[in-house]
Parts: sequence; structure tokens; C-alpha cells
Amino acid sequence: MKEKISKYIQQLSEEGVLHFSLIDPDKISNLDKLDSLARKLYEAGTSAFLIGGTLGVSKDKLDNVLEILSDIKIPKIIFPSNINLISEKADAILFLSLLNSDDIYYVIGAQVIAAPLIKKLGIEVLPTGYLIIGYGGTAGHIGRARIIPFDNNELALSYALAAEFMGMKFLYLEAGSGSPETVRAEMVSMIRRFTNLTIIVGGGIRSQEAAIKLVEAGAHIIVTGNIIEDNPEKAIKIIESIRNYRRV
Ligand SMILES: CC(C)=CCC/C(C)=C/CC/C(C)=C/CC/C(C)=C/COP(=O)(O)OP(=O)(O)O
Ligand SMILES: O=P(O)(O)OC[C@@H](O)CO
Ligand SMILES: [Mg+2]
Repeated sequence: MKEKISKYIQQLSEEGVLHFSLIDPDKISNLDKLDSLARKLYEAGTSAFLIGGTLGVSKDKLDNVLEILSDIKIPKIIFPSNINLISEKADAILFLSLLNSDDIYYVIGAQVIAAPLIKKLGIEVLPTGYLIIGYGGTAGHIGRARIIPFDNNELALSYALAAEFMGMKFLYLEAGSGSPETVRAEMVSMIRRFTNLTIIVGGGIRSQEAAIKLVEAGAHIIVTGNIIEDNPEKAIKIIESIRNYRRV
């Protein structure tokens, strides 16, 4: 298995903090403007594109977005909500297991169905424990998550340790797209302190202050989705502040 994207992430994390731009193929209002929007995000310093969504996303729409982004020289990583979102046009896929789901399909079912095709296409996998925290949004509802409260750090850490002991490399702390609150800094710092997982945080991040708080707490990768569509200028400011951040 090639590890190109994983090495790219590791190298950038040694130097600083990464930002991933989430592009939802069903929510992009104007596909004709995606190329110029994506270039601005790239020039601001975003480290990769995550492409995915829960509702209304098809393989055709995914391929179309991957095609539009193909000339931009940062990784295009699939963020799958289900097994239909697998494409050879992507550089990697977040191989998610929704660890706090009550539905075995989202813990190990979808993964078993998807694995042979991913292997055949030779797409790099990023083994990721996915935890839904506090709000959950559509992903939490569809994924039948037994939501971890925003303030239950001990419970989140227990899942994180279990993920690490099972060999996962990434942990995605997801408040849910459009969440009124972000995951809290205390939860991130506790997981950073006690594990070696690469911590991805997303959901409801709409300001530089919110992003930097999570970065200071130890997040390796910050994901923003909605703000890119709602206010691209603000998204660019968030990206610049994350990429300029240096741990002391
Ligand atoms: C490994 C493979 C192929 C699949 C795993 C599938 C799993 C475990 C999914 C977890 C549950 C789930 C529904 C995750 C969604 C992740 C995602 C793409 C979130 C972003 O989308 P939203 O913003 O919630 O979607 P909408 O904008 O459509 O509401
Ligand atoms: O759209 P936002 O609220 O930025 O959330 C991003 C992502 O974590 C959702 O899966
Ligand atoms: Mg969304």
C-alpha cells in the first residue's frame, strides 16, 4: 500500500498545522466557480481537499468535483458517507469507522463492502476513527451515533485510546456540519496529551478565534466546510491563521 498522502500529512504536521477544505459535491452552488474558489483556498494555504457529504451525493457528482480540482496540486481525499463514494480519481480516502455508532454497518459493515474495490483501484487509505460529538448534525443522525457530550472528555479519550490500540492513525472529532458549537479545546488537548493519533477536528468552525483555540489545544488538522460556501473571504482568513501558526 502506497503511503504518499499519509507521509505528506505527517511531514506538514511536523512543521505546523494543516487545514482541509471540505467540498460537498451536492452543496456547491456554482460548479463553474469551483475552480477559482479552490485556487483561492490553495493559494491561502489549505493543505488538501476533502470531498464528501451525507445527503444527495452521487459518484457522478463526486467525480465531477474531482475532475474540476484535478489540476490543483494538493491531495484530493474522499470523505465518504457510504460505499458509493469511491473514485479512482481521488488521491486517498478517509477510511472511516464511526466508533460511537449503534449501527454495526457504520462501524465495520460499509468498510467490508468497500475494501475490495478500494484495493482493486489502489486508492490510499487513511485509517480513521470517526467520533461524533455534542451536536452531530446529519452525519450523526444518519450514522446512528450515540453522541458523546461536548463536555465528556473522559469518554472521548476512552474511544480515542481504543482507536489507537486498534491501530488507527487518525481520529476525526466531528461536532457535525453546521454545529452551533465546535468541539471544545479541553477534549482535543486531552486526546493530544494521551495518544499519538493525528487529530482532525471539524464541525461549526466559522472564525479564526475558534480555529486557533483548537490549534492551540493540539489539533493537527482543522476542517471547514460551510464557511467556504457562505463566506469565502472569512474561510481564507481562517486558513491563513492556521497555516501561520507555529507551535512553540
Ligand atoms: C469506508 C467507507 C467507504 C465508508 C464509511 C462510511 C461511514 C462509516 C460513515 C460514517 C457516517 C456518516 C454518515 C458520515 C458522513 C461524513 C460526512 C461526509 C460528513 C459531511 O457531510 P454533511 O455536511 O454532514 O452532509 P450534508 O451536507 O449532506 O448534510
Ligand atoms: O460545515 P462545517 O460546519 O464547517 O463542518 C465541517 C465538517 O466537520 C463536517 O463534516
Ligand atoms: Mg454539509
